This record gives sequence, C-alpha cells and structure tokens, in this order.
Amino acid sequence: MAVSEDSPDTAVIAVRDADVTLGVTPVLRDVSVRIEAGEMVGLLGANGSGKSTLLRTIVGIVPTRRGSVSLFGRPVADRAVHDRLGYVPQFSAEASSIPATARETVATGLLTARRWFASGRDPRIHALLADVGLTALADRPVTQMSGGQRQRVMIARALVRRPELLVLDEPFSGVDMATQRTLATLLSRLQQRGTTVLVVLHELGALSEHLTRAIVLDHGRVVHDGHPADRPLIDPGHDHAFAVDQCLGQELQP
Ligand SMILES: Nc1ncnc2c1ncn2[C@@H]1O[C@H](COP(=O)(O)OP(=O)(O)OP(=O)(O)O)[C@@H](O)[C@H]1O
Repeated sequence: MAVSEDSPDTAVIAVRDADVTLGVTPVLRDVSVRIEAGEMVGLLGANGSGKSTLLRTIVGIVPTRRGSVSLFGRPVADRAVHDRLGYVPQFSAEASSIPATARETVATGLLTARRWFASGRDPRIHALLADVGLTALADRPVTQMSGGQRQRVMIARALVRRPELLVLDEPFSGVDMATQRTLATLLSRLQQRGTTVLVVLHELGALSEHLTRAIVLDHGRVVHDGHPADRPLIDPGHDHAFAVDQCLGQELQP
C-alpha cells in the first residue's frame, strides 16, 4: 500500500519506501506497509521472498538502507516503542536451545533494563500459561516440548508485558493442525481485545477467516495487499501472478 510522505502517523506500523540489503544482497525493495490498530495481518510469500527480513526490519533488528520504519508514530530506533511490542521469532532460532522450563521462559519476558529479576510465580505468568493451554506443563523444560508447545511458550513470553503490537514469524511452522487452530483462536482473541497482530505465514491456513488483510511479498517487493477474501482477477502473464496465486489460491484470469 503506497504511503504518502505527509500522511498522519496514526499507524501502529508504518514502513515507508524501505530498501534492505543483507551483506551485498538486496532483500527488500521499495517496501511500503501501513498497519492500523486492531488489525490482524498475514504476511505471505515463497521461501526467500523476504518475510522474515521485513519482520526483523519492523522490530528494529535489521536497518533500512533507504526509507524508514515507525511504530506507534515514532521511529523504530526509539526504545520507548519496544515496551509496546512483542516479537516471536521462528522458534527453532531461539526456543529449541533454552535450558529452562516453560514457566521460567515466560518469566524472562518480564526482564527489562530496569528489572533484572522476574519471578516464575508472578500471577501474570500463571494466567498466560493457562491462556495458551500449558498450565499442566508449566514446569517442563522447553527442550522436552513439541514444536507446538514451544510456540505456545514463546507466544506467552511475548505477551507477558501486554504488548499492543504482537509480531510473529511463522508460528504455525512444524505445528499440527489441531494446535494451529488453538493458536489461531488465541491470536483472534488477542485481536478482539485490541492487540494489533502481524504474522508471517506460509499459507492462509487456520488463520484465513481471522485475518483483516493479507500482504504478499515476491522477491522482496509487496505484490498484493488486500482482504484475504478479495479475489481480484490476476493476469497470468503478470510477473507476480504465480506468487499471489500460490499464497492466496486466487483464480487467474483465463
Ligand atoms: N544474513 C544474510 N546475508 C545475505 N542474505 C541473506 C541473509 N539472510 C537472509 N538472506 C537472504 O535474503 C532473502 C530473504 O530471506 P528471508 O529469510 O527474509 O526470507 P523468507 O521469506 O522469510 O524465507 P523463508 O520462508 O524461507 O523463511 C533470501 O534470499 C535469503 O537467502
């Protein structure tokens, strides 16, 4: 979605004309994305299309070479916005090596520069473990959990400081269909309570009926941005028709 330079900054996420290069590889090209409060947006695209890089750019881990990112109307470099943000990276990158129980892992979400100690007995942690259906496994080491259980621990950890914006990178990856439905219901409940959700997906899957918008990336560019139920006819000769069709299952124009 194009964003004009002088539009007011009411968006929870505003990425403007962003180029991102990793090493010498251009990964994102001229990306503009605007997400308003209370939306639940799916970010889709083939492997290597730049989804994780865009998420990392949005949370301030990866810098833009050109363009800008703001959260809640402030530059992403402003540390104040990070208190309002929960980020769940792809679980294999973080959770699989954590030598801690579910309770301890969720408690680390309370750590801040000002508060070095977080008790695993904090009532918030108990409530969040119940929300994600892990009360019975609270004292099990994360390393002994299934992929879906680890995802739920990491989501609970991201929620412990009650973020207004929750950003998740492929939370359904390696997760069985029943757990995907549980996670989809959880995310939908959060959205109904007012949390803005941005989630990287390989396919619309269990979240399709809950998304307010689907954004498709192809080779580092936004090639579709609309409601998941939108079925625009796409010229099959269009450069990005295949990518959009693969992600959204749309009818191509004969
Ligand atoms: N550190 C890096 N240095 C150079 N290129 C990188 C680096 N990290 C990722 N890339 C490249 O950037 C491109 C986008 O990667 P990214 O992980 O953002 O894609 P993705 O859409 O999330 O893929 P997947 O669905 O496989 O997770 C890929 O071509 C990848 O090889």
